[in-house]
Amino acid sequence: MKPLEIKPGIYWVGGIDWNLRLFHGHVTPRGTTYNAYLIIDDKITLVDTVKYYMVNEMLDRIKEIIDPSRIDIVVSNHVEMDHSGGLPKIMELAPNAKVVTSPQGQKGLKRYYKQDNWDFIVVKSGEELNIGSRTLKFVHVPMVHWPDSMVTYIPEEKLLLPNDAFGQHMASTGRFDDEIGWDIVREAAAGYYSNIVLPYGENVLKALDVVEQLDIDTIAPSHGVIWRSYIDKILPVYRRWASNQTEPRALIVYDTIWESTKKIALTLQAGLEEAGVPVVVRFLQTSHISEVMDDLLESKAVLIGTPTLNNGMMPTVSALLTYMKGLRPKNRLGLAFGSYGWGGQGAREVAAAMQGMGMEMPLDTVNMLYLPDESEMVAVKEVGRKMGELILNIK
Ligand SMILES: Cc1cc2nc3c(=O)[nH]c(=O)nc-3n(C[C@H](O)[C@H](O)[C@H](O)COP(=O)(O)O)c2cc1C
Repeated sequence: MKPLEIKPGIYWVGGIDWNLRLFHGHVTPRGTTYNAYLIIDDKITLVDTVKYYMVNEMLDRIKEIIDPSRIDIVVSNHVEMDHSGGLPKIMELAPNAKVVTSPQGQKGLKRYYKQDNWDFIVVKSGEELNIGSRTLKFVHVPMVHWPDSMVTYIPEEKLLLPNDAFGQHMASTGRFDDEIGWDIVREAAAGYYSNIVLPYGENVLKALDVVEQLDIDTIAPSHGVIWRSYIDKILPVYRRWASNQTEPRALIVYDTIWESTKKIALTLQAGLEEAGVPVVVRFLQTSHISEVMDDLLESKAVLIGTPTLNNGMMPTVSALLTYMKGLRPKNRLGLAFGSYGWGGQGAREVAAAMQGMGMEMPLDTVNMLYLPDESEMVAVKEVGRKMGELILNIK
């Protein structure tokens, strides 16, 4: 396994997880990488490690450069096990190495790995550590996306090691953004943002304020490719996502048993499109809830449909709403719709859940008895068209 020298004396020594398809509940069609970085200086420093089953891959790369027992410092920017999973092995091979982490990081690492003999250097936000010809500057970025989250900046190299921020779940042979292309990297970064970082927009904005003051030519995150050519593009996009700025687009998501709800969904789509609004339609039996979040990231409106099943909504819709609630999208327009046979609670429950998330619901819930007839469909299409007009006016 070859390491890759990303700057003179600084190597990517991570692992490539080509076959990962699910990462804590969201789909990863492109797999992922766990990025660790080895810095050769007076104090040999490893920044982050990899998931436990990639440890040997990381060690093979490190061994191409140095004997791992020579590592003096391991920086743990983030406790989560996809970045700390290799720490016990490194500490076994380099028992005198010091673990540099935030106070919350130390707490988390102790809880996960039950190691009392690791020698910690606990750093405050803004603290610096000289490792020879380079300085490591640590900035805490709490809740981007755990309380312990920290970034490491190396001013002499104009290099930011921000851990999960700016990450993308994407396995690739190229390690740099321009080897993949902006559109693909942006899409992968959006998928990562919408499923992991979205709830923490306010903290991301604070972190961006700090990052934008730094002299940076390379951002090397802990997942996916390293940013060197598209930094000027991704920073404003991150700011847009963090501010919940959207495009005048609509997302329709539904489940159905006998296709009445599907018919309503497609009729709403026709109305929205008539108003000039682009629409994505997702069927929850074939689309994963995390793919729905990818679409929601830049969509002004979301329309969610369910039949009534046993006095409530369908479990697929309930799972989506639970997931969406946790990810806390803001500044969205919402509409609930569905079909029912006698009680009709399903669509009403969806409307209540969307309201509970703070969505603006300007139009009445569309709840139709069994299969709507032609005149009812005309009314449904009109609802879609009105929603479209609201989306375009509100932009
Ligand atoms: C297993 C089952 C349970 C149902 N339970 C309810 C119910 O509790 N209340 C209700 O109003 N309709 C209930 N219905 C009727 C459906 O809501 C109705 O058939 C609706 O039109 C289905 O929409 P769809 O065609 O989009 O699947 C139930 C239907 C099925 C198949």
